[in-house]
Amino acid sequence: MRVQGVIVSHYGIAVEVLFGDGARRMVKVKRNSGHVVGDRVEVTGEVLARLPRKTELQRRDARGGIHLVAANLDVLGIVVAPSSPAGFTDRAIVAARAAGLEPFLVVNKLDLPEGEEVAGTVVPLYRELVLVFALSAATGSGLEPLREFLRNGHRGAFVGSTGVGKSSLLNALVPNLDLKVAEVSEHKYQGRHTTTVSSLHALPGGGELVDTPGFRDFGLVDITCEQLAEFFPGFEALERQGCRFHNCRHRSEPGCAVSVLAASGALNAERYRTYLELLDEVEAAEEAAQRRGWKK
Ligand SMILES: Nc1nc2c(ncn2[C@@H]2O[C@H](COP(=O)(O)OP(=O)(O)OP(=O)(O)O)[C@@H](O)[C@H]2O)c(=O)[nH]1
Ligand SMILES: [Zn+2]
Repeated sequence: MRVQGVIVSHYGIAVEVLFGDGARRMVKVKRNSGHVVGDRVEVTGEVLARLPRKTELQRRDARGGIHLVAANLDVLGIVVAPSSPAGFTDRAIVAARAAGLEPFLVVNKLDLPEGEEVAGTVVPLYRELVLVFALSAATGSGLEPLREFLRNGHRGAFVGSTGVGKSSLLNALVPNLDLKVAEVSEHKYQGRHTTTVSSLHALPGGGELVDTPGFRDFGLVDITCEQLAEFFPGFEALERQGCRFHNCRHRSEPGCAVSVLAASGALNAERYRTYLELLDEVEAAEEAAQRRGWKK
């Protein structure tokens, strides 16, 4: 008999499938079988057939390898805190949009004075572009609007640099989760090999969150310069005002509307710098892909 379900946990050599009637079962898979949490599957005995994906969320590791993080998410929460590196949010917004996910921003650690300071600069910069939630995972203040948003049937994950509070946030949102936080999590990367487990958790009242150990950053995977300009936060309106050349890359081309705005200060200078960095990266990746193509 064939039954449809969703992969809710991945243990490397087995996955846990949740079926429509609420039943759960472990099914063996080959290592690197390509299944990820969020995949819809059709189970026949011990055989898994994966159904087509709506979205794929990928990350790039330190060596440049690409890994699938989760399938069929529709939103991505970008978590920032006082320690967040410059440019992180803009890069994450582009990556989320390119993958077909709606990005939203979580400004965490609002209970700290430095947290409030970060919120003071970040919130005005993003609130017209994406949904922004300023909160404290530690005290729980400001969590309700985020719960309310997720409750509307969204399935998401959090990304953020180390220490911004992704695990703390999941613990605050998912009852009985008990993810390890901070000091303890350091040990995961020392000594013996531990299998990383990602899981999909249903939230009380609606919505789902995936916890994705090690998901801190992504390289921009396979996007074009045109997509970069289309998805880059703050360029949405600028693009329509029109540059002289339709294929303008908004670097220093004559008649570029974006570089004029950047020079006048109407476009945030740090954000424009981030765009130029990403543009260099995307161009380098395109050239590398082209060279590989010629060799074939
Ligand atoms: N003051 C304050 N501290 C917080 C808050 N959220 C998390 N922290 C602390 O920040 C530190 C890092 O939190 P984690 O939840 O482990 O951060 P993470 O993003 O999961 O970190 P990695 O696992 O390294 O990627 C811990 O000491 C937390 O207790 C908050 O809202 N306020
Ligand atoms: Zn331009």
